[in-house]
Amino acid sequence: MDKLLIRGGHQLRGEVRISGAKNAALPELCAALLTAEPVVLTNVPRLQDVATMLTLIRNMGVTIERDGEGSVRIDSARLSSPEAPYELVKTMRAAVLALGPLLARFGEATVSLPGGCAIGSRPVDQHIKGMQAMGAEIVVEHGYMIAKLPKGWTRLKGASITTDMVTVTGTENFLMAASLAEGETVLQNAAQEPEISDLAEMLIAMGANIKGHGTSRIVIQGVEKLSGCTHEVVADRIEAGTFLCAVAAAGGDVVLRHGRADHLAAVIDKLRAAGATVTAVEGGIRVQSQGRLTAQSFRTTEYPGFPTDMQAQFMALNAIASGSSKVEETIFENRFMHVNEMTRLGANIQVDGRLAVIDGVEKLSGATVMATDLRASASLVIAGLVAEGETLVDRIYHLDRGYDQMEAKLRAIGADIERIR
Ligand SMILES: CC(=O)N[C@H]1[C@@H](OP(=O)(O)OP(=O)(O)OC[C@H]2O[C@@H](n3ccc(=O)[nH]c3=O)[C@H](O)[C@@H]2O)O[C@H](CO)[C@@H](O)[C@@H]1O
Ligand SMILES: C=C(OP(=O)(O)O)C(=O)O
Repeated sequence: MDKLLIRGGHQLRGEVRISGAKNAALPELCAALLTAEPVVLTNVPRLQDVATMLTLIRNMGVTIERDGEGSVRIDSARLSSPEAPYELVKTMRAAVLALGPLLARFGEATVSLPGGCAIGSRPVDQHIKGMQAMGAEIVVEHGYMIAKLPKGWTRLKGASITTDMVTVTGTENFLMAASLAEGETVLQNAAQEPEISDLAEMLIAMGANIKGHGTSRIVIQGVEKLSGCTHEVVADRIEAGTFLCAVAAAGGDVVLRHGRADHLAAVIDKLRAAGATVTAVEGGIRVQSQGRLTAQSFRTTEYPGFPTDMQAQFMALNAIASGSSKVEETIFENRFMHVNEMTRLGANIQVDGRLAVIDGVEKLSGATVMATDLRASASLVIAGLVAEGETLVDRIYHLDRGYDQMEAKLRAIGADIERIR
């Protein structure tokens, strides 16, 4: 199992190119299943979840061509097996995004239930309820959602869907399914993340009729057929946010090429309040940081609030900042798995339910720590960059799920970090 060895204490200087967003590329690969015409996605990040998604759709009978430059051509004209098996879904929950497109285009889908994961129970009841509202018949048997259209139906029917909570992949599944449904679908309480808007723009380029994406009310007029398109995956705001926190914590001056400051307002506000200088520059974001920062309290919420996917990374920064801070996690019930590992590095953090209280310490000291989930891994890398001595981050397959060459990018800006195989 690969590990990362980090020798802390180096400032970060130079430029990093931010990759396409994992959380946009995954639904967009599934959106390519909505048409028999070829779809070309550009700026697709090279990371494990994308590889898993490509395996998933290839196993369905889809032809994939990758050019090594971030471009992927997907041809699902001969898709023969509308199934997402447990073996793949268990390693990548986003496989549930196949449900909407398969049902909409083929009238049937068999998709494994994802089950819980390290950060929480993460049910998919809202996905099921939404598809049922559009007429799908769904039974859950042997760990699978087996979905089909009622007898005599050729398409899903538009519906009014109000989810009990804001769900990102739920909204994406409904957007894709509704694009090919008969009539109008109205999504209330829809997620507003930039990845939703990016998916909607792709669907519109395929011929879908969507209005209101980027707001909590999205209206979709279904069309009979979608066509192929070429679409560039939006920049990964969480990768950019991770590098912002890394530079702010370690000190230095870095430009994040392709980074979108407009997608990171909540994180950037906190970084500025902490004492870092963050500026939107032509084609990217510049971050400068010197000396000890001031700890910042925050609470995770849906976009445009502070993202849960940035909570662990900002906590690493708070751990060595001056003062104490409170971090409340409102999205996932178990997303503090990094705390015990940071404590091994010398951080002073107390957790009570969904609240963590962090007393900033002057320094962390390197140790062996274990990654427990994707963003926890990133937070331990940031902690390792500022810790004295050597930090060994174990189980980085979690990190590889969602970051495109993180250690190479960090090394290029001056970090002392290497992968141990
Ligand atoms: C591939 C992808 O885009 N993943 C992101 C997506 O995950 P994902 O789409 O899985 O997360 P959701 O937005 O659906 O989850 C939000 C909350 O709703 C709950 N819920 C959700 C659906 C459902 O049917 N029932 C239910 O109870 C979840 O357990 C969670 O507590 O949004 C999360 C919240 O921003 C991010 O952390 C993930 O990085
Ligand atoms: C939780 C995340 O991803 P996923 O929904 O794929 O588990 C994440 O990207 O931080």
